[in-house]
Amino acid sequence: MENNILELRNVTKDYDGKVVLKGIDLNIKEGEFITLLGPSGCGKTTTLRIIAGFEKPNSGQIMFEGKDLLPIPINKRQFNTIFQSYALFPHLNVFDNIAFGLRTKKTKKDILQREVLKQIRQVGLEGFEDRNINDLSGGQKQRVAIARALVMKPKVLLLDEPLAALDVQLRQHMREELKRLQKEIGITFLMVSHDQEEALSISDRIVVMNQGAIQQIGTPEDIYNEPENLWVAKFVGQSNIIEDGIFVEDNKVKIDGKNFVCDDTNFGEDEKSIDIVIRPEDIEIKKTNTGYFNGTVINTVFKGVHWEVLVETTKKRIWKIHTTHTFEIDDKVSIKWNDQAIHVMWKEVE
Ligand SMILES: Nc1ncnc2c1ncn2[C@@H]1O[C@H](COP(=O)(O)OP(=O)(O)OP(=O)(O)O)[C@@H](O)[C@H]1O
Repeated sequence: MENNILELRNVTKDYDGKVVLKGIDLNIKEGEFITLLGPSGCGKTTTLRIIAGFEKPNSGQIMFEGKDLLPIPINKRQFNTIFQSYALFPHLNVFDNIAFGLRTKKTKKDILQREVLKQIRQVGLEGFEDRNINDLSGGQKQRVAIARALVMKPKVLLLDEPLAALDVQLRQHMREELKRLQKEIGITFLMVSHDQEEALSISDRIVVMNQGAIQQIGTPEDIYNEPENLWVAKFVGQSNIIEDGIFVEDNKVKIDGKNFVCDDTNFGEDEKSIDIVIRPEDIEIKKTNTGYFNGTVINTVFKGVHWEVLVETTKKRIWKIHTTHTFEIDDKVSIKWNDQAIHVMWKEVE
């Protein structure tokens, strides 16, 4: 995963004067699974459509394998797109849907047969060759869409919210399938998603976007454990945000009158224009007087794999904590964390 297959340089786009991309700089490596993640309207689909060739940017440059991509027409770009709606042909069966692209390229019959059957096997649709598209489940349609794209041997597969139409269970299963498939065939996948969990579980790297600008690029671990700003911390996962914390000096912050050791440096002494973020799963609930702050459990909600517990401390701060232990409302407890749980970031400037 060394070479950049795609390089976006200061790509901007506006629609009738409304800026939707403010200058996107992004390197996409050969063979990686990269996801554009952000809320609705942040410009992820526009970025994908510009790369695919459905839209033209107002300015900027895109390089594909070191050459200028923008003058190249859609049908000459070595990409395929999978849309949320799959866009399958309802009057054709599974085989003919997958074969469609090869037929338009006048591929020889024996090669076509071999390639289509190979893709059918790869996505696990053996035995469904003659099945009408309308008689398939959502997951099976998804597989046809993937096979139809892969049979054209694209160098980059563009996926626009490919799992959004599936129910929760199937979506989780297809996530694993997509990841497996991508590793197996080794081509670059560029996916658009607004679903944090999906992006975290499937991607080699994530590009977090908001309001037409990139907020952070990193591995799922980077994005989750080391959010670069408060916006990313809030958007990816849940957080306790301490808005009135103080950065005392390098490796020392103050929360509710107490000093704590942290990994962060270079914010300036007695700095107040910072926020401190602590993830709910990084806080431990302990017996009274054995943690940093004593408090009382004021709410508990079962979330499937953990409990979300709210503890109000004697300092009147409410902390959200994820734990696999059970607690009762009014339990007297104490809270604690490791030094690495503290993340300091500059306050957002409006
Ligand atoms: N053809 C168009 N004409 C005018 N405005 C557009 C057009 N396409 C997109 N936009 C606007 O550009 C902004 C970015 O849209 P885009 O589809 O890229 O966002 P997104 O992050 O993919 O969101 P979603 O997840 O809702 O698709 C939105 O405000 C959208 O309304």
